[in-house]
Amino acid sequence: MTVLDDILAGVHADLADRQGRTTLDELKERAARRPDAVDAVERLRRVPGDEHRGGVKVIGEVKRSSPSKGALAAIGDPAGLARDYEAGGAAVISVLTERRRFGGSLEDLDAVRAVVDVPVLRKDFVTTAYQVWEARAHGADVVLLIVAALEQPALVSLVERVHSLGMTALVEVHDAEETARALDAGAKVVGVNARDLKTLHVDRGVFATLRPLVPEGVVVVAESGVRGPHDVFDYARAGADAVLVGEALVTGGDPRAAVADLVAAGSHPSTRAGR
Ligand SMILES: O=P(O)(O)OC[C@@H](O)[C@@H](O)c1c[nH]c2ccccc12
Repeated sequence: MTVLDDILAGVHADLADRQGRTTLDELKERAARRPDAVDAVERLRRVPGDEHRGGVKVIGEVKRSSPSKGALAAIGDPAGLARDYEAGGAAVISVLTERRRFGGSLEDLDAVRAVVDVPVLRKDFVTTAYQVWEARAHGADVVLLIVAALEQPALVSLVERVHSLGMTALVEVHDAEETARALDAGAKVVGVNARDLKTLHVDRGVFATLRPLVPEGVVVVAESGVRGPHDVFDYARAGADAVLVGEALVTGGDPRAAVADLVAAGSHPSTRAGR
């Protein structure tokens, strides 16, 4: 059994509990009362040469724990952290909602949604339409879909579901085959995870290998393992539109300044040749 299988088993047990408490119809009613989702694709796209949109975008993640490192940060005030990310220049805020391994919750998503204007990403192990509706009901604009966790027909139908609700799917891949599957499924935003979810091993070089497989027009996010500005700089030069950063931001001292430093690194003129 891989780490991913183990995580999915826990996610499905928790999901069954929530499905026992809240019906799909109730979620749909809550979703209908939400303001429309914001189009995150254009917020994440890097437009080289454009004074305002030329830099690599930063997605700041609210992350309490991880399967690889255990507890990372207490995060007593997820909304305050998200506000700091936004003030530092984050284009999107990611909120982990997986409980058992990442210490997250839909309450965290609610708290963040209530205080930020930028698009919010629900980061979880989404394998059912119910979870997509949950994301929308809690105000998410973006939903993570992990190719390694899904058979192709399920991936295709979940991408469609996310898009039909006005949200954006961030479709996560770790190898060439998964990248082809993400594109076949209609992904407009592909996330290259440096961490292999089956082993938790991090390899930042995966991004440069997979980047050329993604056609122009599709936004590419580099996920995981960003330790600081130099990694953003490297990903920028390798052609990333955006980076997704959790651990380095929750364990550093000043999240607002930390995000601002990453944004600055990703806007450096020498990174413009990347695309
Ligand atoms: O904390 P890091 O190394 O900056 O990584 C953030 C993010 O990429 C990571 O949390 C992540 C990427 N894909 C995931 C899928 C599920 C849960 C978590 C993740």
